[in-house]
Amino acid sequence: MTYEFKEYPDREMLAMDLANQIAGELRAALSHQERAALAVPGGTSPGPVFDALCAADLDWARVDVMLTDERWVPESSERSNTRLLRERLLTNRASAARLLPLYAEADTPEERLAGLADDIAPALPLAVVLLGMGADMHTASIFPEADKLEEALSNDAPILLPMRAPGAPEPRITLSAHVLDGALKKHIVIYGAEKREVLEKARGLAPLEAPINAVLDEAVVHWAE
Ligand SMILES: O=C1O[C@H](COP(=O)(O)O)[C@@H](O)[C@H](O)[C@H]1O
Repeated sequence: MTYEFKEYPDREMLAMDLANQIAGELRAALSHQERAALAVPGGTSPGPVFDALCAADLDWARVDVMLTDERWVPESSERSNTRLLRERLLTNRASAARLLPLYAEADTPEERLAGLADDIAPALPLAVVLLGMGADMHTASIFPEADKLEEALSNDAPILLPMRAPGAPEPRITLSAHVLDGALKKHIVIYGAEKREVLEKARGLAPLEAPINAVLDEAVVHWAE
C-alpha cells in the first residue's frame, strides 16, 4: 500500500492548498462528465477546508455533495455533521451544489437506510473523497470493534450501512469502504502529532484492526501540527 504524505507549515496553509486541489479535481471531473460527486467528513477537522472550498470558482450546480458518514442526530444537534456541512461548505458559491443527505428524521438509521442509499446510488462513483481519521484509526464511521465492521469492509457491501461502535456515542450511518475507496481522488486530513503517530502505527495492520487502511492506498494524507 502506498500513499503520499503532505506536511504543511500550518493548518491555514493546509486548508487553502487542499481546497485548491479539491476544486481543481472537481473542475477536471466536470470537464468530461455532466455531474461530479464529492464526499466529505464531519467531525472537527474539515471546517477550515470547507471555509476555503466554499468560495471556489467552479460549476457547483453540477456537484453532488454528501457526507462520508453521519451521526444519527437531528440537525439541531451540535454533533450533526450535516449541520457543519450546511454552515461551512454549502454556503457562498458552493450553495449551488446539491446535497445528498445521510440523515432523515427517524429513531434509527435502519428506518431510512434504503431511501437514502437510493438517492446516492446514481451519483456514484465519487469523483473526490475527503476523509478524516480518529485517534482509534476509524475513518468515516467505520470503527474498530463496530457491529458491522466486517460487512463495511467487504467488497460487496451495500452503499450505506448503519453502524454502532463502542467508540461512538450515537448510532451512525456510513458509506462502505469500497464506495469510499472507489473515489477517483482520495484525500485524508489529519492534524497533530498524535494522529501522525497513529497513522504510522496503522502501517501493516489489517483494516479490521485499522479501518483507515481500507482507504489509504493511493490517497494523499494532508498533515499539519
Ligand atoms: O465522528 C467522526 O469522526 C471522524 C474524525 O473526526 P475528527 O473530529 O477527529 O476529525 C470524522 O472523519 C467522521 O466524519 C466523523 O463522523
